[in-house]
Amino acid sequence: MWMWIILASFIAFILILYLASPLLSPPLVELKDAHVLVTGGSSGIGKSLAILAVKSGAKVTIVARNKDRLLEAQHDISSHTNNGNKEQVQIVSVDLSSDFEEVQKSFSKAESTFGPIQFLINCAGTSIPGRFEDLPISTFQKMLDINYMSAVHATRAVIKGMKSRCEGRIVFVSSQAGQLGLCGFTSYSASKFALRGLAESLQMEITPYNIRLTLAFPPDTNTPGFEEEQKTKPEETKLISETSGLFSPEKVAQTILDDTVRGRFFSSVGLDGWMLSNLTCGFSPSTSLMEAVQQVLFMGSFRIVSIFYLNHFDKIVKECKLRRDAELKNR
Ligand SMILES: NC(=O)C1=CN([C@@H]2O[C@H](COP(=O)(O)OP(=O)(O)OC[C@H]3O[C@@H](n4cnc5c(N)ncnc54)[C@H](OP(=O)(O)O)[C@@H]3O)[C@@H](O)[C@H]2O)C=CC1
Ligand SMILES: CCCCCCCCCCCCCCCC(=O)[C@@H](N)CO
Repeated sequence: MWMWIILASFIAFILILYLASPLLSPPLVELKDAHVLVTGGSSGIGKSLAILAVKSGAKVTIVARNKDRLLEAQHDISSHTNNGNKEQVQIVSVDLSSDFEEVQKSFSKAESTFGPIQFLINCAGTSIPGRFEDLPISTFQKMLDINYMSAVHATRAVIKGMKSRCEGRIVFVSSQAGQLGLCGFTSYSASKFALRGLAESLQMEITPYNIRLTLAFPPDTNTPGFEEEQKTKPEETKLISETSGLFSPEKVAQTILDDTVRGRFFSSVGLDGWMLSNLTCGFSPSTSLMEAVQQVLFMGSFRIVSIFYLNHFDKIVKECKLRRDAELKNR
């Protein structure tokens, strides 16, 4: 009898939390007529994000370096606008990783046509996998410049405006490799972990200004960038990252955009993504009561799960090493 009462109270408690959660979460924001700037919007996840944003009626600026790919993407994205409005998408060609002044100038130009940037989605990035000793030293700098400094530059270019208007949403696209380190990603993972330090610190600074950050941790996603990275990925890196599956850019983009509109700090995709976000939540801001309860309930048990995963990953790395050794011997 008591068992049933305890169980029923527990279920009622979770239900109340679930129902109360939206009341305690940040308010939803409208994409319709907003100016959304997507870095890396000419390809992959960024392009899918841009398509979803125009479908919701937003004015979208896509930013990347290669002009031809930008023009092609502008054409594709425009075809998804609700009223066939070709004026809803503009392109900006700039290298985000190097010169802040250039970035600032190009963003001002984008704002002069579409109005103040209300959503900044930092998606430009790339991955160069390889074993630590095989990667040129310059790669470590390059990863930080492209994956981390690009986000710093773009965010600096919009933050003053957002603060003065007391509105805005900023997204950093990290990766599951920004939640755990895995072999073959020494330079890439470090640049994606860096985004988390930036996001947590900045969120605390800008919460009083009603600006929300979303930090997204996608798994492997089927994009041109992913195809490129597969060409040089060590065998063990492939085997380990395959664990959490391969997702479509549309699915990943939809999740990121939903979480952004809801003002969620963490954005993850899939079951492994959900487990990882609970396990690695650390001192990150909690953006819904339900999320906080899940973290408290599951963190400990997911740590046990992660120890089994780690053991499995170590085995993969060891087997690949033994295979390589044997191949060398037979030569
Ligand atoms: N695909 C995946 O498996 C996963 C990807 N991610 C992350 O998601 C993001 C997007 O990945 P994905 O869609 O695969 O990438 P893609 O390679 O398909 O697209 C990358 C985009 O970023 C732009 N870009 C790259 N460098 C710069 C730069 N210096 N300045 C301006 N624009 C730049 C590219 O255009 P251009 O080259 O013309 O400049 C392109 O538009 C990346 O940050 C990636 O790390 C995270 C987890 C998984
Ligand atoms: C509770 C424990 C759960 C553990 C689950 C562990 C799953 C680990 C998988 C790591 C996948 C890394 C993908 C990186 C994708 C990426 O960023 C590149 N493809 C970029 O191009």
